[in-house]
Amino acid sequence: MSQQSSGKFITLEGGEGVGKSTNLQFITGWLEHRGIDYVQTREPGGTPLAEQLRTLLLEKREEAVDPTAELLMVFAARAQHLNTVIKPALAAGKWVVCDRFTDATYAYQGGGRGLDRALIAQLEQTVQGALRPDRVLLLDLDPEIGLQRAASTGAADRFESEQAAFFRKVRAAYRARADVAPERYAVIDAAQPLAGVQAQLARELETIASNQ
Ligand SMILES: Nc1ncnc2c1ncn2[C@@H]1O[C@H](COP(=O)(O)OP(=O)(O)O)[C@@H](O)[C@H]1O
Ligand SMILES: Cc1cn([C@H]2C[C@H](O)[C@@H](COP(=O)(O)OP(=O)(O)O)O2)c(=O)[nH]c1=O
Repeated sequence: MSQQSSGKFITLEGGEGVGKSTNLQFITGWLEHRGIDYVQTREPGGTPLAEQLRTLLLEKREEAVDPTAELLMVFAARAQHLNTVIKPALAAGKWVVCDRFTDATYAYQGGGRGLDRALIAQLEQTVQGALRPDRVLLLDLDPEIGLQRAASTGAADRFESEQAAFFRKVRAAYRARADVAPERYAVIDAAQPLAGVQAQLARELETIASNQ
């Protein structure tokens, strides 16, 4: 019967190398085991157009990218993704599991790049209206450890090539968002062994599923 109830919008967040990919697999495995219908997607990306914008955002280039241009590209991709993938899935009663969403914008463009949070909030309102994730699963990790882990998984993209100070600001911005709205965030210590991370994720998923 619970499969008939409304879809949930879950996002997975954190800095580089915190274990998002590894734990996304765990989350989708958990949903499949429960027979919950879901859509797995990511930002920037999730539609052909938004994936093209992702490529433009992530590739390293000679030209310095203006932070406001970066911000607008992120939200352009989000508008497309939200309206063509996320909203229809939620309306159909599916869960949406999204690898990053607007918290990443507050963390990277707000914290990392230093853009005005009020500008981000304005765009958030314009693009999303009242839509926010039901629960943000925030994998929290010292960026030095995260970057070491990420280094083992391929060449660094434009964001991964930033300096350590950038990632410290990203982490602080994520944590600040969780601190002011603890009811919407699950902060998970991603430094612990994977089994501990996943035990905590499973508890979170149980709680979300039972709040239908
Ligand atoms: N809790 C953990 N403890 C130790 N290593 C981990 C943990 N979680 C993930 N890893 C490893 O760290 C690396 C990066 O993980 P990954 O899931 O690709 O991170 P992300 O998608 O956030 O960049 C992988 O080699 C993965 O096996
Ligand atoms: C969604 C989003 C992502 N990003 C950045 C964070 C990441 O560095 C990058 C997306 O990469 P990510 O999803 O971490 O993919 P991978 O683990 O394969 O590198 O985009 C922003 O700067 N702002 C945003 O709003």
